[in-house]
Amino acid sequence: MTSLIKYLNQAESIKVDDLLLGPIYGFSTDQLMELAGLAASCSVMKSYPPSRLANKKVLAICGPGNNGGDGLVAARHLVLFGYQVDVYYPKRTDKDLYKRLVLQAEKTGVGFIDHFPKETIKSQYGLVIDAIFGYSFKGDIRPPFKDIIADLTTSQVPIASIDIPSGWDIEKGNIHNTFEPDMLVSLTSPKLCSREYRGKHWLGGRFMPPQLCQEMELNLPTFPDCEQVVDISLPSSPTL
Ligand SMILES: NC(=O)C1=CN([C@@H]2O[C@H](COP(=O)(O)OP(=O)(O)OC[C@H]3O[C@@H](n4cnc5c(N)ncnc54)[C@H](O)[C@@H]3O)[C@@H](O)[C@H]2O)[C@@H](O)CC1
Ligand SMILES: [K+]
Repeated sequence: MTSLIKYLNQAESIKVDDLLLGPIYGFSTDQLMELAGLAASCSVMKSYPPSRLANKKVLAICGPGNNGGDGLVAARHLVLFGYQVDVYYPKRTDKDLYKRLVLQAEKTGVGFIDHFPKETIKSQYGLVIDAIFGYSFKGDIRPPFKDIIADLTTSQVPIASIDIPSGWDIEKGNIHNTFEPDMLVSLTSPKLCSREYRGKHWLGGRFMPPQLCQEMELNLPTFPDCEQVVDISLPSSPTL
């Protein structure tokens, strides 16, 4: 019953993760990020199996925070699923977690590129994974991501966004008139900006403790058998 799912505002999104990471539920960031990235890669596999990409590669664009970390994890799993994957990660942090994610990705066969492939994006890549910003995004888009998001908006390459479409206000949606992704994988619970989202919409995060779901009144749908993602697209959404 997807109509009952709660769409979270920014403060609620932060609260869910704070609770998961706190003493009551005891998860670590590494764990949550691994599960988030795995769910993202599973949703890509369902909507864009390798055979659909006609020998083109996947480009994951990773931002400076945890959404970018999800992208690094997803890139690694996608290589293991049979894709060729490049990562563009222009604003790296010094934190050990991220350095390990980059190392793990490199050792798994993910390629890292050092410039945005503006001229060749359409000929080289069959899908872009948008792991630029998640629920902590606020205000106007700052460089270098302002130009990157503008270029993606005109690129005509299919885009799969992780958690929120980057550039969108978490609550108000696409207020800067940037790209609308073809696919979105929301994590733990969808955010308010995706309430009327018309593309293919997956929900990932099959690890939520029932007590937390109850406390936050999330009304999450049931995940089929052992799947990492469940389809929460609106009835009128395209089949991807
Ligand atoms: N709920 C879950 O299952 C999990 C969620 N995670 C991910 O973590 C995300 C949240 O991560 P974070 O809180 O690190 O934040 P984000 O990844 O949303 O982004 C924060 C970064 O973006 C920058 N930023 C914010 N607004 C900007 C603007 N207007 N222009 C340019 N840069 C801007 C900040 O300076 C900061 O470096 C979620 O959306 C989700 O993708 C996971 O990694 C962990 C598990
Ligand atoms: K994103």
